[in-house]
Amino acid sequence: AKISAEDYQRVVNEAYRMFKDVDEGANADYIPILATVPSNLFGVAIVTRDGEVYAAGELDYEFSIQSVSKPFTASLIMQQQGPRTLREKIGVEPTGLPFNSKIAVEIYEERSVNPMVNAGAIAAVSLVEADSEKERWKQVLGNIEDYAGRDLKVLEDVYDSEYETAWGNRAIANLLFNYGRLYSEPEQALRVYTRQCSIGINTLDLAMMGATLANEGINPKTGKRVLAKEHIPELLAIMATAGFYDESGEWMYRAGLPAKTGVGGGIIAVVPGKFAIATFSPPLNPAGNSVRGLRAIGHIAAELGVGLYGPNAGE
Ligand SMILES: NC(=O)CC[C@H](N)C(=O)O
Repeated sequence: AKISAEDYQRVVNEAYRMFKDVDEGANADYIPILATVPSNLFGVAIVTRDGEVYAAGELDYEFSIQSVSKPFTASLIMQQQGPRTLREKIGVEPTGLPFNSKIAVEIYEERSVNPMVNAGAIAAVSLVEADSEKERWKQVLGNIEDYAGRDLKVLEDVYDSEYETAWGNRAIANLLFNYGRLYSEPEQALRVYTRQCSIGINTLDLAMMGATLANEGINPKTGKRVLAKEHIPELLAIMATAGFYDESGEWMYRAGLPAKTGVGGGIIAVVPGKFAIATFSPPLNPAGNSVRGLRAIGHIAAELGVGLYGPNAGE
């Protein structure tokens, strides 16, 4: 049955009300500035493939997109070079290991493993077809702006805070380069990747980005095609298997939807062909996934019965 406007708004309000006072988890602090974002902020939004918006809570606050950017740069690689190149030059296998794992780079033959974790995402940035760092960045930003349907800016204080402390990601970039699995100069890839993660977005932007995937690659607000329809299934498959890192199995069990999280507190989940759900709430669980966000989306998916394999329990 078609989901009514009343149903959408009801579940969004409900999810906001049910989880806003949950106080488990903690802001990421390995990027020092993320610890200073107010932990109580909580936004929930649905955007349908027709661009209808249903939302509750904090919708305007701009936070750093972090790893929620990863599927979108993977999309850029698919669009430029096709899904086969993405599979061959990065990989599509979930690691079962934390998002910043260096061990994964050592133990798996693909090295970069998949574009939803740091290694694969840094490799994706290095694969963007560009002759200069400036051009590489322009394409990465432009693509994410196309998904959001508006101009975006880097949160420079987030960029500085992360780049100054990016020793782990620098190690990953250098390891990949060592194994011939990074396709640009490593420090350049690291900088562009870190800038990508520092892009400021709000809850509604995230929902619009997800809705573009739900709408088979066309942004519902601008009407612009961002990704060819035929690449959507592969992109959503990577999100389903690795979007929650080493908690992706737990997540699919809970909600049954392709999704992507970030340590800034954002999450996007996609109901293919229908709508996207986005949340923002900074406190994370130990896997780096937003506690209120994952509960809210689990609840909404269960209430609307939209899990890909049939209605999930949501918990
Ligand atoms: N999981 C995340 O959101 C990680 C992104 C962050 N920029 C990092 O590289 O550590």
